[in-house]
Amino acid sequence: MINEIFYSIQGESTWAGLPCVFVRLMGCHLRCGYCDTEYAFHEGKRWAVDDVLAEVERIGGGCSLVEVTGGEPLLQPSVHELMRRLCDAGKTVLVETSGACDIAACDERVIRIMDLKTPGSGEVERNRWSNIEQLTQRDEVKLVLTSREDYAWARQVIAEHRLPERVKAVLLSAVHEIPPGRELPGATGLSLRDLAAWVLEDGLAVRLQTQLHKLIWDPAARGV
Ligand SMILES: C[S@@+](CC[C@H](N)C(=O)[O-])C[C@H]1O[C@@H](n2cnc3c(N)ncnc32)[C@H](O)[C@@H]1O
Ligand SMILES: Nc1nc2[nH]cc(C(=O)O)c2c(=O)[nH]1
Ligand code: SF4
Ligand SMILES: [Mg+2]
Repeated sequence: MINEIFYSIQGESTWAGLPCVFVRLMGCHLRCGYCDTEYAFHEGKRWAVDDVLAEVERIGGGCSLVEVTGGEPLLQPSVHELMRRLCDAGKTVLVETSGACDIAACDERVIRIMDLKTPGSGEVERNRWSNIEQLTQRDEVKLVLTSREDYAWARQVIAEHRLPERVKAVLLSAVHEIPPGRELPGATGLSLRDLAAWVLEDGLAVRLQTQLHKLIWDPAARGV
């Protein structure tokens, strides 16, 4: 089931800034308190893989970068055929995953951007720690932080699993616009400026990132 397919500027990861076609799959079994894509939980329609490939070409023209996201893209078994066919078509394929599903099932050409869920997300128990062993130098790990406590947790996890040695990049992101009235256990909000100061103070081998698309367009906009 597909929620949306769109052509935009990649807003995150080491691929940020590049034109990219996004294929957003429907459904997620997590409920991160800050989730900016709740509309993907239940809205979607069935697409044949051939039709998705044709749509990627139609809207992206010659764009060679494709990201498969969601929702949680790895929940649907047919995502693997889709990603394999995109790789076969010569695309550079990124998958953005919560890390709550087994990432080993992905085609080896697929670049995995795996989010490690922090305590402030409300879904820290869902992290599938065995996925870390599967990561390679082509993959990236991302941590979306909601508070100083999340930062301290992230620093500990990064050191314990030697993440900077394991993957291409460890991305630290500050949560964007916590929706009012939403439960966010232990979270007090976090500014990029504070996060930058802490990273410099501790000399962490990480890459600070923002969501570029939310600077370019309305942060609440869909399909960008
Ligand atoms: C919508 S999720 C889809 C992929 C997958 N479910 C996951 O969580 O990685 C894509 C990315 O957006 C991040 N994200 C969602 N809401 C956010 C927010 N309010 N601020 C910053 N990042 C956010 C998630 O943490 C995740 O890394
Ligand atoms: N422009 C843009 N870049 C993105 N990178 C990761 C996204 C996601 O929702 O997974 C995303 C998104 O939704 N839009
Ligand atoms: S795992 Fe991703 S899509 Fe699911 S609730 Fe969390 S941020 Fe949203
Ligand atoms: Mg997004």
